[in-house]
Amino acid sequence: MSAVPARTRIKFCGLTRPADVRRAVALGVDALGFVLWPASKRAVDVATLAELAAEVPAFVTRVGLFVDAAPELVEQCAPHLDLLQFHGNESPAECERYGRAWIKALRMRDGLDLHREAARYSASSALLLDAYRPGVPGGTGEVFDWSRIPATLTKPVILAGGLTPDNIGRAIHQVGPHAVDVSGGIEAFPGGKESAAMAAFVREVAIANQTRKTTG
Ligand SMILES: O=C(O)c1ccccc1N[C@@H]1O[C@H](COP(=O)(O)O)[C@@H](O)[C@H]1O
Repeated sequence: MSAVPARTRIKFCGLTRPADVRRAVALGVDALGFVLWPASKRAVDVATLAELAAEVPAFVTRVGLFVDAAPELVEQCAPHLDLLQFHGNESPAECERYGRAWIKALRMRDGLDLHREAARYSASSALLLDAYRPGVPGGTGEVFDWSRIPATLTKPVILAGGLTPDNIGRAIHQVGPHAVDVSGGIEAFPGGKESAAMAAFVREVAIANQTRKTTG
């Protein structure tokens, strides 16, 4: 990353309940993610997405997570979303075809060249970096080696993968990402967030934001 951002932003992902959405908004979370991949334990359908999205006020970003989705599904969901998150093997052209802002999730398999991927997905708003487990597109709850993220990467980085209230401070100090994305680390059960864990995560990010050096 060219400069450390003034503050690392927060995305909570895998929300399925209106009460969790309201709680996240009240805590000041920047972005809320909804999983539109039907095989996920956190999946929501279009009707539920509409219900959850209606709880989100202006200036909080509604993110739809897709895994190699049929274009018809993305089109159906798009009116309820501000940002598309592509978490499968979508090509740059497939990400761009909707004319909407989008981010690309990259799973950190061995040998992945992030500079090359950043050039390939140059039209993305950011790259989301997640742990790699063969056969699983994401949401593994696993951490990857953060030292693999080059400091010279010019795309904004959203750090994901196994983040929790316990490790998020270290992650922000080490990586200085544009944003962090958490799902399993604040859950009571898949799709159900735990109120105290949500608050603890937000608190730890605020502490890290105050205590780290910024250059930007
Ligand atoms: O959450 C899911 O079920 C999921 C399914 C398919 C792709 C991505 C998924 N989740 C995303 O994975 C990262 C990391 O999650 P975690 O914090 O390690 O549980 C995050 O962006 C989730 O939203």
